[in-house]
This record gives sequence, structure tokens and C-alpha cells, in this order.
Amino acid sequence: MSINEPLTKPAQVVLPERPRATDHPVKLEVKGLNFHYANGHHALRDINLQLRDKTVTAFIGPSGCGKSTLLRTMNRIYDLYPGQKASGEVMLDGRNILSPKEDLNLLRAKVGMVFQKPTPFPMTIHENIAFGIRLYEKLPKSEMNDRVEAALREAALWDEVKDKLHQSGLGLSGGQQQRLCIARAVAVKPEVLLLDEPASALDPISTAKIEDLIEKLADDYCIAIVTHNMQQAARTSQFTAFMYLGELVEFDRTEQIFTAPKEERTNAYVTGRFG
Ligand SMILES: Nc1ncnc2c1ncn2[C@@H]1O[C@H](COP(=O)(O)OP(=O)(O)OP(=O)(O)O)[C@@H](O)[C@H]1O
Repeated sequence: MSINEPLTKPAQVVLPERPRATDHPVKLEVKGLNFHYANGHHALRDINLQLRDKTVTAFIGPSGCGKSTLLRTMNRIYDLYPGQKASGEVMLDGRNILSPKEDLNLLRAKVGMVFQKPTPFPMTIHENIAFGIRLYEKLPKSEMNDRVEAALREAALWDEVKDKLHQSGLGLSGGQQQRLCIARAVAVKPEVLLLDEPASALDPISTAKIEDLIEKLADDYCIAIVTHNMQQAARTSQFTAFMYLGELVEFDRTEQIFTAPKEERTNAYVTGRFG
């Protein structure tokens, strides 16, 4: 369907009733960002946007528009793949993390990432969390146990796993595994959390738990979430970025994007007319 056709269907997304703060300080700022894959594909084109602290920003757009690529620049995970290049600036608390001088281990502790498919390590639930903490801190056993418990509580998983901490993380359900991955990310005390379609492989009940969790985590972290689910973007975020073919078409408060977007392409996408 052409994106230029007149609006035939109103937006069906239900927005939360209570107002949400959108005036928090900027935590991460992307300036003039371009990204090329090793095969030369120009996947991000002059992206400019700001992520605010203790705020959820959703990234939406049709498949292949560059949402995951953009998230992958925010902790430089792309650096693990030869030939992938970002230019421009990604400022975290005013420091450009694309600088060659950036300490990537520290950066990835500060900017945690959770992927679409739950990726627990093939080790016990306790070890899944302790392993990451040990990379950065040397803690006595009792303190480590406390940190593991705190992370599991923060990820709303403690009650479900407290009696089987020494069983394999791979024995958990998909939704529990995803919360284990979130616990693993928060255990190293990050400042930013990047969630790349964190609920798309989960059933509706597990999805609801992850969404509740995102809302709670937003009290403490700057969160960026990629989602194909419009309702999820509307429910969880204060700001929404709509991307198309590697460009940031529109970035605004979530209410604005879903009720009165300025761009026709955004309107067409959020009303389900393309993508
Ligand atoms: N390793 C790669 N090499 C070359 N091109 C790639 C690579 N990974 C992704 N791309 C291309 O870059 C563009 C952006 O991909 P990206 O995965 O960021 O999109 P997306 O919006 O997250 O898509 P989806 O919603 O399907 O996950 C797409 O055209 C994709 O085909």
C-alpha cells in the first residue's frame, strides 16, 4: 500500500492515561551519525537524537530501517565485527564514545544490552550474574551473593529462582531467561540499557512481565528499546523515534508520534498502513 494514501484507519494504539515526565536531562546524544557495514551498505544516515536519563525511548520502523544498527553503535558492539564503521558522534554524558581512546570494556558495563533471543550463559543462574560482576569487581563471597540477589530482584526474577540458584540458567522458561539476561545487564550497575526487541520471542504473559519491568527500570536507567509492537512502544516509552531506510524520520514525545505525527510516513506506519 502506498504511504501517500489518505489516512483510512485511526491509530489503534492505546496510550497510558497518566502523564509521563519528558524533561529529564540528556544522557546520550547522537550527532551526525553515519554507519557503514563491511559490504559498503550505508545503514544509518546522519542520525541526530537525544536519549534522556531515567526515560524510555522506543525505536520503531519497518524491518531493515536501521533500528538495531543504531542501538549497536551506542555500546560499540559493532566493533567486534571487522569492517563495520560509524562516523559522527555518540556522546555519553558529554564524552564521545566513538573515540578510538574509549575503553570498550568499561563502556559495555556502562551501556548494557539485551537481545531479542534470550542468551543466558551455559552456567548456573548464580554464575550467569556473578560472571559479569567478576569481570569488573573482586568481591567477597557474601557480598557477591548479595549482589546476585539484588540483580535478580531488580529483574523481578528472584522469587522464581531463589531455590534453584545453582541450577542451569538454560533450564528456565524463555521469559525467565530474558529476565535473567536483564539481571545480568543490571548487575554491573550500568547507566544505559539497550533492549533490542526484548519481548518479541516471548508469550503474552512473559511480555507483560518484561513491560512492567521496563517501567520499573526506567526509574534508574536511560533505556532504549527497539520494538515492532506499536502498543508496546506506546505503553513503555516517553519518546519514540520512527526510522525508515536508515534515516530518522521523526523523533518526538510518544503521545505526539501516536496521535499527531508531523510526517505522513510516520502516520502511515503507526496506523498500520505500511511496514
Ligand atoms: N552484517 C551486515 N552486513 C550488511 N548489511 C547489514 C548487516 N546487518 C544488517 N544489515 C543491513 O542494514 C540495514 C539495517 O539493518 P538493521 O538490522 O539495523 O534493521 P532493523 O530496523 O533493526 O530491522 P529488523 O526490524 O528486521 O530487526 C538493513 O538493510 C540490513 O539488511
